[in-house]
Amino acid sequence: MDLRCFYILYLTTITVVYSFSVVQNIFRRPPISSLPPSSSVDAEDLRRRFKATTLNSIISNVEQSLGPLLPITTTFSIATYCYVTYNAPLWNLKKSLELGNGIEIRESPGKGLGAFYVNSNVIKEGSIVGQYKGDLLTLNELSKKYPPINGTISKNDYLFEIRESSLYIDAKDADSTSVNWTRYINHIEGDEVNLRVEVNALHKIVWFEAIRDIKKGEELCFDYGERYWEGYEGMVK
Ligand SMILES: C[S@@+](CC[C@H](N)C(=O)[O-])C[C@H]1O[C@@H](n2cnc3c(N)ncnc32)[C@H](O)[C@@H]1O
Repeated sequence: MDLRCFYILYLTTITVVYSFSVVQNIFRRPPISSLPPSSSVDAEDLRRRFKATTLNSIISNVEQSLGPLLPITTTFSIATYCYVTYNAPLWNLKKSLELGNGIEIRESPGKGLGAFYVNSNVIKEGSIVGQYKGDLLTLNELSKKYPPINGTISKNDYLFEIRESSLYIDAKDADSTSVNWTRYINHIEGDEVNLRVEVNALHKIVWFEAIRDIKKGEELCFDYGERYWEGYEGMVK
């Protein structure tokens, strides 16, 4: 076997072993279902879990079984590791953001329907309470769905704009399977705000995090921002 063949074989083996170890590490983590029974998932806890496996420990595991790694393999491993560690929380986050137990949809005076937290265990600050779900549309698709009047697309109450990627999450169709309870989260300003919205334009997901502890009976609210209300003049905010 010439040196090139040996090197390719070496690289392939390392890649397979390394990928296996990374995949194993992802699946070895406690399943989301083992988290506390509430509508929320502790974001800090998730982050801690994914930091638990360090690149060094993976590399030294591989080196122990196969000998010292070549620099190029190490660089490749670092790149893969960075990719996996960047994405793993998001893959798992997506899994964890499901319809919240403990959320009740009922009348909120002056605002229509609202989402209220009714469980007795407190939603801790930093917890993820839900994902904003709906049909993901481009501006083109949106204008087909809602034909513009005088050149302007008429807004609907359940449209979330992901500005960074010019996409829209439309949660208007209540009977659509892609829609969930978060469409009932109302707007508020000041001290009563208990959620903040997080947007990941790359992964095209939007979710809500508690900015303080939220107790039983509280309505879940966030500040929609000025842009949402453009065209809604006269509306009580
Ligand atoms: C995403 S929906 C929230 C759920 C809505 N209340 C419902 O009954 O379906 C957004 C709409 O709710 C209403 N809304 C939300 N926050 C409000 C507020 N602070 N004051 C008045 N209306 C509000 C507005 O009609 C707004 O366009």
